[in-house]
Amino acid sequence: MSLPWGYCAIVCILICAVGYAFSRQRAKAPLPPGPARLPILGNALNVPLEFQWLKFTEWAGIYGEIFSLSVLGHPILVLNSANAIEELFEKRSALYADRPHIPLAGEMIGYSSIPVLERYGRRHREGRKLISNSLDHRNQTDIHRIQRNKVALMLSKLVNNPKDLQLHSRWFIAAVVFQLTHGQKIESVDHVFVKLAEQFNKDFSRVLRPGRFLVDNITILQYLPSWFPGMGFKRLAKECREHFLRLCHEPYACVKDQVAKGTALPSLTARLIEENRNPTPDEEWFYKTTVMQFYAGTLVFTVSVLDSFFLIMSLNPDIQKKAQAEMDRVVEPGRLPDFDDRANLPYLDAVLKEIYRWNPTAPMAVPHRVTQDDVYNGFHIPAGATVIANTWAVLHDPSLYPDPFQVNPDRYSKQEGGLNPDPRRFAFGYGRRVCPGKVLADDSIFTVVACVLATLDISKAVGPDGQPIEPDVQYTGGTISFPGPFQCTIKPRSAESARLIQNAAMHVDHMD
Ligand code: HEM
Repeated sequence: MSLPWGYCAIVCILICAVGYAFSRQRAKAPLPPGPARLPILGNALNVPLEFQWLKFTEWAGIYGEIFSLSVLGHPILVLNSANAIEELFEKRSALYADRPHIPLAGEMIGYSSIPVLERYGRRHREGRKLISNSLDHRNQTDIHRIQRNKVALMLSKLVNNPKDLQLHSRWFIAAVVFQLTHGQKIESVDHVFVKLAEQFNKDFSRVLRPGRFLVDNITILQYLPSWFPGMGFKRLAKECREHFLRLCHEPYACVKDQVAKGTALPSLTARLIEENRNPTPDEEWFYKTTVMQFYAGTLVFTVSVLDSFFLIMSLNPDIQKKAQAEMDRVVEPGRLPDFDDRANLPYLDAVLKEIYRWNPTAPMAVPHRVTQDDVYNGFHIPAGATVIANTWAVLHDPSLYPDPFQVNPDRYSKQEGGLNPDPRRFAFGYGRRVCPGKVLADDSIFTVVACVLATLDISKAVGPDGQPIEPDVQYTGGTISFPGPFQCTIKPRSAESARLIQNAAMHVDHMD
């Protein structure tokens, strides 16, 4: 059926009128308010290099849920409420799926070819798909088997050498991930791949500090010769690039060699190599840069959550006892808890939620970039602006989480009226950039937390005078926040628990 011309003309005029009104609104809409700016420098000098989320939360108290900054002419918007984040990053996700251009980390070092910093587009979507497919339900049985085996070994390490607790958390995550991605058995954190991954993580946190490097705002500086004064960042970029390339090439080359010899264990990399025997250089680079994302920048996230768990348990013996009592009701003696038990452990799940919330490991997620002009609550959001979600502010918003600085798993039994939403909704990022490793990370954390609580007691370390030592709760203030070194006492809950741990470690599947 054809529509009458008059009708079409009216519809066109209406669409144009609405479009015109909307563009007028954009043109008229002011930028969100924000702290006073200096000429040229803007807010470059008032944004701290550490714990930026605390300053942002303070500014949110003055300027509201969305405020704007300018650093050397580049607009930055900070979202400080669950509503603003959901409205922009989730409901308008197509507009906010890009990443900002970061000349030092992205181009000079090359991190823009890994999914987390890659610009939004086909290659990025394919990288996410590769990661998500390798972690989906079809592979869950294998992933759970690896996690089960590694946690059994971790428990035994904790009993034999409790002082090296933070080392054991690092070992556990590295062992799960390298087994999955490269079929490599990681015996200790001194393994060359773990060292390369940890070096990458250090470099990553060092170079990804908004405002830290002038070249990120004055891109032309990258073309000046290295001998020019103030070019120290070029040396840093060269060093970081070398580390990055080694991390991309060496684990892949090792598996390629094993596949050729027929000795490779099942892994994501082995599968990619076997399924594409003659890859182009671009395809190989895509495999390397995508697979390395499992450990590059992400090991430290998961380790940080595990460290927070031990710290929180040593500080809150009542919470620990309550979680152990639930565990004892659900898991019969003589076995470790398993993934199937999870649905019957609501208090333990509430403990996990508090661990994610109390000191989130990614307090400002990773910055997004808006690709078109937009309007939110009457404010103009200019195309190209960097948009930061202040996750820390949301997870400490007293209107969502009453008494937010208190660790209180019971808060999740009161979820009516939008109170106490699951912190995992925020801790793993947003929209089209939400963390694709969420289930792998969450399952790894669940299995450690459940098995530790079932078999071990965690308490404050005891000083030479026999008195408990108050742990120093000091989180780091960079892009990724994790607890500084702390001591605690870890002991088997009973002789039977000690036997269970010993048994479990002896019966680990040696394929893994
Ligand atoms: C507790 C552990 C983890 C936490 C808290 C975490 C959190 C995050 C956050 C906040 C982002 C940024 C999301 C955004 O931009 O809005 C992210 C991105 C990402 N995470 Fe995780 N992550 C964890 C573990 C992992 C693991 C184990 C993997 C392994 C596959 C992984 C893979 C990624 C990737 C590939 C991205 C980039 C996504 C993109 O830009 O499209 N993460 N993660």
